[in-house]
Amino acid sequence: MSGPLLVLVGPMGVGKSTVGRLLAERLGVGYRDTDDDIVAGQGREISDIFVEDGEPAFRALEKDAVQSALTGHDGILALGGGAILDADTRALLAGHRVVYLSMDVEEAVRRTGLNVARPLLAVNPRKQWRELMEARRHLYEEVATAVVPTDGRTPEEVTEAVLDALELKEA
Ligand SMILES: Nc1ncnc2c1ncn2[C@@H]1O[C@H](COP(=O)(O)OP(=O)(O)O)[C@@H](O)[C@H]1O
Ligand SMILES: O=C(O)C1=C[C@@H](OP(=O)(O)O)[C@@H](O)[C@H](O)C1
Ligand SMILES: [Mg+2]
Repeated sequence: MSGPLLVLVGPMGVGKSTVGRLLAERLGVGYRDTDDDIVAGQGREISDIFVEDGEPAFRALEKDAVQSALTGHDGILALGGGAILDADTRALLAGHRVVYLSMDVEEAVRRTGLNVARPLLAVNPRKQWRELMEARRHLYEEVATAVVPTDGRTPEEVTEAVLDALELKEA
């Protein structure tokens, strides 16, 4: 398989970036995160891009960032939570090893709380979480080759579960 060893998808706050870094360390491979690529390329935080340019502009940048990372990176790749909203991006993910890190709404609210720099959860997080997951759950499931629940698990335990699920050996 060409491209990343593994792509992580799932809702914001589920631990894609945290677990992605741990997986990269454990496997002795590189780590890349499309949100970081966008921030570096734009010289602005994600929340500023949302406020200044709007979500559609962010999604266009994200689509390009995912496309480059899928061809230009061979380690662990974490996507932003909304990357799978784009049908072209979902098509590009076909043929890759994609792990959906999942959590229920209560765990999501506990983790992200009210103190979020995440523009999509600025008001009434629990209601927004429900709606967001209703809209996205089937898309995460569509692109995933494996699902790893994270509820009640530490990032280290999630990392182990991903390695077990994929039967990946450490370097
Ligand atoms: N398994 C976990 N249990 C509890 N907190 C977690 C877990 N994984 C990540 N976190 C915390 O949740 C927040 C979001 O994690 P992050 O890795 O940025 O998620 P994502 O990239 O999916 O948005 C961070 O503060 C992180 O420390
Ligand atoms: O779910 C989303 O739409 C988003 C998730 C964020 O990434 P994380 O999932 O890494 O938090 C970031 O890309 C942006 O705030 C939008
Ligand atoms: Mg992240």
